[in-house]
Amino acid sequence: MGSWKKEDGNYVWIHGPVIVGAGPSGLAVSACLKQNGVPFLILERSNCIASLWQEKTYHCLKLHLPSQFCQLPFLSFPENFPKYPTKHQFISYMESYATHFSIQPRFKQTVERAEFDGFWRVQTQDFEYFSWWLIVATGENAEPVVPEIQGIENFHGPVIHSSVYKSGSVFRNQRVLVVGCGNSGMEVSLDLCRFNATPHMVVRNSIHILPREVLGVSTFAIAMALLKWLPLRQVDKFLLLLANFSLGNTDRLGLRRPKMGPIELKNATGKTPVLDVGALSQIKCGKIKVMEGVTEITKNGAKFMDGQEKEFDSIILATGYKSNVPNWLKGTDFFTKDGMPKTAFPNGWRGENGLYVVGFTRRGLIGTSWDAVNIAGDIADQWRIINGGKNSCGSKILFKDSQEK
Ligand SMILES: Cc1cc2nc3c(=O)[nH]c(=O)nc-3n(C[C@H](O)[C@H](O)[C@H](O)COP(=O)(O)OP(=O)(O)OC[C@H]3O[C@@H](n4cnc5c(N)ncnc54)[C@H](O)[C@@H]3O)c2cc1C
Ligand SMILES: NC(=O)C1=CN([C@@H]2O[C@H](COP(=O)(O)OP(=O)(O)OC[C@H]3O[C@@H](n4cnc5c(N)ncnc54)[C@H](OP(=O)(O)O)[C@@H]3O)[C@@H](O)[C@H]2O)C=CC1
Ligand SMILES: O=C(O)C(=O)Cc1c[nH]c2ccccc12
Repeated sequence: MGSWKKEDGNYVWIHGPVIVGAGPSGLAVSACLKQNGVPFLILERSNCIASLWQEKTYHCLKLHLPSQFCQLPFLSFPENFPKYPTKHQFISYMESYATHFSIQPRFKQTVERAEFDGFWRVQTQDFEYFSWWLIVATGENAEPVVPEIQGIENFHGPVIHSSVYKSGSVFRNQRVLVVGCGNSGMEVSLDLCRFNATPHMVVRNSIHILPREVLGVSTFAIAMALLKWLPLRQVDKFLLLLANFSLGNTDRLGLRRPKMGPIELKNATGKTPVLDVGALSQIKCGKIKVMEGVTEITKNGAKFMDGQEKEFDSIILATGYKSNVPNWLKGTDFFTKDGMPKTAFPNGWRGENGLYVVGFTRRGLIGTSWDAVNIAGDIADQWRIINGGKNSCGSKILFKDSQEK
């Protein structure tokens, strides 16, 4: 951990970077810093590592990309892990990862504000932390998106976001409206079918659905391999050929494909293609009903764009997530108003004045690993220069009289 010095009860100077967030990105960059001999401090709002995975995901979740795309730097998954580890296996891997690299975040520290003021000032509810470097690792999925839908406050039953959905057991035999058809909407709907519920899934827009595998090979792995040799659009064309071959024409099921190809769309907008793990066959057999956009929620159900009205017992909003960076990071124009780096991949990991960003590439965990290696290398170079010179870490400039805690 970064050793730190205390000026008074509330001010703390950190030797090495301050990392905000102890998810996979915060852990990965920490491990890479450790490998480079750079101390650091992680601030995490929750009371555990990987809180998205531990607290905000459903029981049946599995990684949908194969292991080689989800491992963090310098430590592989255990050999007994399957190709698509369960969320429990992934969490246990991250726990071992933190232990292996002796990563000990400061929990229950919510960063409320961070700003560059000659150095980084990072404010939590308890302390203000100072550092030369700030690493943003709060994730692309920091907060649930809860849309305003007309009349939703009048609905008689429970309305929950997919981030609090655990299992279909609570919804047994119910008529459930699932708003949203990304990977969460599809997998929640599929899980509901296992408990004899009747999911009605709202598909208001176009959507790419791809098989998770074709002839036993991961579609994502195929795409990554082809991207080394072919232009993006040709890879997308090939993926769509595979999808048509394997899934048939999905337009007829109410799942219209966007004009832009799946990987191009993901890179341009962040919209992840659905990797099918069984929902499509439930749609084909009519157990998951595809509905057009909702116009209004009523006391007992919902009205739809095509004029239908249906009764429901519960509503699940599988309406996605957003970054929270604009809420707390001030005085920089490095991020868009949606909290994503303005600088295009692969250069979005480094800002100005010692600002770094890990895990915002829209490329999942493999993107996190690339960022983490780059960031740690860059900071390590500066660390060596600073510590090689007379002015070790610079903390003395600020706090000549401070005491080592
Ligand atoms: C249901 C689901 C399944 C997914 N499956 C996959 C998959 O199979 N493969 C894949 O590659 N990607 C997947 N993803 C994408 C996912 O975002 C990444 O896997 C991964 O969790 C990103 O790691 P991260 O550390 O960047 O963000 P997160 O995991 O979100 O971690 C960010 C951390 O920052 C903390 N934090 C946020 N704000 C503050 C603050 N202000 N102060 C202090 N701490 C803060 C949070 O509490 C959290 O612990 C999935 C996402 C979801 C929602
Ligand atoms: N097994 C796995 O690995 C899983 C991975 N994930 C990942 O987690 C991330 C988040 O996924 P997810 O939670 O599905 O979020 P997404 O952002 O991918 O999907 C949100 C969905 O909600 C829809 N939506 C939003 N607002 C409304 C509204 N007002 N009315 C109707 N529909 C609405 C969107 O439609 P529109 O496109 O029209 O805006 C979209 O279909 C993704 O990267 C995903 O891949 C998620 C689950 C499982
Ligand atoms: O699962 C996710 O959320 C991911 O972001 C993983 C991912 C990154 N790029 C993709 C392209 C197609 C399918 C999944 C992903």
